[in-house]
Amino acid sequence: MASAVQFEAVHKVFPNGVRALNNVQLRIPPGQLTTLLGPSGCGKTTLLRMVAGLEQPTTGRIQIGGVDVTDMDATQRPISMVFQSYALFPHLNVLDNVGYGLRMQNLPAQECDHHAMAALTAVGLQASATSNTSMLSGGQQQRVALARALALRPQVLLLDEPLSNLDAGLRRHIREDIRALQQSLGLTVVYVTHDHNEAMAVSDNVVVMRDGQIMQIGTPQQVYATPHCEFVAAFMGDAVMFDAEADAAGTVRLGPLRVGAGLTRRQGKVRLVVRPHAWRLEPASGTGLAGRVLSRAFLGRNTEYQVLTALGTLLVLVQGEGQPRQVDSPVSVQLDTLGVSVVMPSGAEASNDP
Ligand SMILES: Nc1ncnc2c1ncn2[C@@H]1O[C@H](COP(=O)(O)OP(=O)(O)OP(=O)(O)O)[C@@H](O)[C@H]1O
Repeated sequence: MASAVQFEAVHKVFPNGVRALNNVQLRIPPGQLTTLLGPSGCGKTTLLRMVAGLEQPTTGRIQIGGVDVTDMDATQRPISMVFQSYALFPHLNVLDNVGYGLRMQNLPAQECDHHAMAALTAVGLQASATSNTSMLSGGQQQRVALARALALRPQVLLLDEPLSNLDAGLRRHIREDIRALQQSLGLTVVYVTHDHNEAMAVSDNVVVMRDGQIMQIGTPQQVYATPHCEFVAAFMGDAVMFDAEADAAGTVRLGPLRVGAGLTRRQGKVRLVVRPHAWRLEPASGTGLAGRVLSRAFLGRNTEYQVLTALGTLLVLVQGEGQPRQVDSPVSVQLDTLGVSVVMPSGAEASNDP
């Protein structure tokens, strides 16, 4: 299937010498939601703005729907972009804001209103068509901005940190609305965020970026459970990394613990990533890793322990209350395969493999 958006060897160096994108190769599939995820300054917005035609690559080519758009003006591209700031017109009512782009295309007024109303209905704001935009809540304004982008029926919808101006409660709500809309309309969406939880919650595909480079592309499950490198492992959630030893069967030895088999195809020294839920606490015994409970915090869905061991202080997440362990009590720590992975050490090259 043709990619909805394709980057071929794209580099961007700004006039001040900042290298914002470094040899980006990227294929964004149609009909799916792809997030660009990474820390501040990694080049996500520059990449998104390049799809929109708001930035030009220094070298490299960009295609949308199989058409080379590298030299195409922003206004000619089959995309719509929703900005963090919404950028609504305060002097226009909701319907006129949504229909604005259509009127700019010189469509007859009746047709503009028809498409604008359909887009407003899609975001659940049909009853607010004649409202003044400045009277709307932040969440409603974001929906109007979304409807305005949808009304143009773009091949690709670009969202730049769409939740950043909303409070925590609304964020989840709008995030779910965006995902439901994307799925029901089969939209191709490229979504920028620096929040790994948000990326995992909404995406079909996650593109993890660092310093202008793509570090890994995969489903949320892949980038979380089988990160390629330490950076991706740490960026996708709490994890502790250890030097460990792998044998020919792919079993990894960490102190007295064994995990695998088949965990890795590497043999010898490896870097082991352990998520907090991979540890298991058992009564003190001869097997496992000996530890002592330093603290316990009940968090509702989970209980978080800090456990002092010969490998250092471990953060252990137990579902629910589990079998409560008292502070200061001795425990035996075991390791499950789920939540454990083997990565390339820091400094090893980035990988674009899906
Ligand atoms: N117009 C510009 N001129 C010079 N440097 C720029 C320009 N725009 C962005 N940069 C730089 O390019 C790098 C990438 O910026 P970009 O905004 O793409 O990152 P980002 O990952 O979207 O970050 P954030 O999450 O903070 O928005 C940064 O170092 C930034 O300072």
